[in-house]
Order: sequence, then structure tokens, then C-alpha cells
Amino acid sequence: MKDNGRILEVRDLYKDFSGLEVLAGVSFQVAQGERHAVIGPNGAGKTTLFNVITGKYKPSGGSILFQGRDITGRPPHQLCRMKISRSFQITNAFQELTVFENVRSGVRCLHGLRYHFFRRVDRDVAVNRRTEELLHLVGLGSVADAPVSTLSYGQQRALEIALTLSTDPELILLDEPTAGMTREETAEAIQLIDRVTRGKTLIIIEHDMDVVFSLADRISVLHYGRILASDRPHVIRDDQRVKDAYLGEG
Ligand SMILES: Nc1ncnc2c1ncn2[C@@H]1O[C@H](COP(=O)(O)OP(=O)(O)OP(=O)(O)O)[C@@H](O)[C@H]1O
Repeated sequence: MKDNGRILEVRDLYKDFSGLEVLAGVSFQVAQGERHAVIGPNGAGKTTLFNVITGKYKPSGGSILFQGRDITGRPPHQLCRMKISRSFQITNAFQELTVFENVRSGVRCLHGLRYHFFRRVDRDVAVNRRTEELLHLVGLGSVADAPVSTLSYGQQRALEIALTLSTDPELILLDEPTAGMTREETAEAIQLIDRVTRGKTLIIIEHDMDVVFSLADRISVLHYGRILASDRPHVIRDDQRVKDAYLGEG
């Protein structure tokens, strides 16, 4: 299944919006089990890249291979079944439902597909057990019965991560998971992401360089819709082109 240890290969990807070329030939690879950060200035095309990889938008050119299979242009629900999952903004969660109910709906979706031959009661037990496991994993066990609307900001972002994990993905894409967090919340989020992505492959878009350099095994720098450099963190840190374009001398 694996293509020389690669789980994802993006080849010469293009995307334009009514003539505005946002991705202009993006190529990079992600190895199985790697934590890969995508960094770059505002408007560089990072979220668009995620949207194309996860099927929200079709690219105008190029291809995407997941575990050696061409997934270019496939819709999100197919990619979800193939074990690719991206973070949802918390606005996608049902605010009046409890934390438990939200995560259970994601888990149920997966179990409905996988355990359709089980008796309903057995399936419900399995779904509830998995939901509890996920809530404990992300540290939300104590607020399982609270409505989402009552959670703190940090807890809402942890719920986002639980929802992303609810489909049991192999490849996890997180878009700025620490945006808007305090220093303490960010430090906790780094530990959480580290813990929950063990044994999986992670691609993360992040502006906070503490998060990037704490988590990433490799970093790709997106600049004007192209990959300026893709390498290990210490190489990226010393790359003069990257310093000029994004990191600065600091
Ligand atoms: N659906 C869309 N329609 C038109 N233009 C879009 C659309 N989505 C993104 N863009 C444009 O594409 C460019 C890149 O946006 P994108 O959100 O991918 O950048 P980014 O690197 O994620 O930026 P940031 O770091 O600020 O989140 C921007 O100029 C944006 O306005």
C-alpha cells in the first residue's frame, strides 16, 4: 500500500479562483508517521492547499496520491472513508448538544459503515465506548455532559481535535489548531496534539513557530503558491530564502 514509505504525495498542484492563481505548482511529500508543518505568509495558499487535498475544491491541475492511490478531486466523504480527516471549525459542532453527543455523532458515522452487521444494541455499546475513550484522550472526560456552548476556548479547540479523530483517521490535517490561544493553552495543545497523533501522520498549518518547531519532523514553506523549501526543521531554520521570505532573522 505504501509508496516507499510515503503516505501522501502532492504533485504539481494548481488551483485558481476566477483567474487568481493561489496554488501554482505545489509539490511535496509526506512520509508515513511523519508530522509535517506547512508554514508561510498570510494568503500564501495554505488553507487552499488543505481544501484541495481534502476534496473541498478540485484542483485546476496536478495530482494527489494517498498511499499510492490517486485521490485527486475525490469528494470529502470518500476521503473520510479512506482515513483522511481534517479539523472542523468549532462552528461546525452543534452548540446546544453536549460534548459527548457531538463526538458520538462522528463516531457513529464511522461505526455505521464498519459495523453495519452488528446488532444495534452492540453497536451502540461500541460507539459509546469509543466516544468515551476519545473524550478522555483529549482531556474532555469531565465535561462530557456539558453543552458545547459552555466550554472554554481551549476546550472547544480540544473538541475540534476529538471530532477530527472520531473517524479514526490515518492522515490528520489540522488548520491552525492553536490560533487565538494563550501561551498556556498553546503549550497544552502541543502536548495534546503530540499525544493523539502518535502512530498517525499529521499535516499541520501553523503560524506559531514554537508549535511548529516543537511538533514538526519536516516543514514545507509555501510562498506565493509554491513550495519554497521542504526539509527538516533545522535546515528550514537556516535556509536564507526562508528567512528572507518568512521567518526573518529573529
Ligand atoms: N473560495 C475562494 N474564492 C476566492 N478566493 C479565495 C477562496 N479561498 C481562498 N481564496 C484566496 O486565495 C488566497 C490564499 O488564501 P488561503 O486562505 O489559502 O491562504 P493562507 O495561506 O491559508 O492564509 P492565512 O495564513 O491568512 O490563513 C487569498 O488571496 C484568498 O483570498
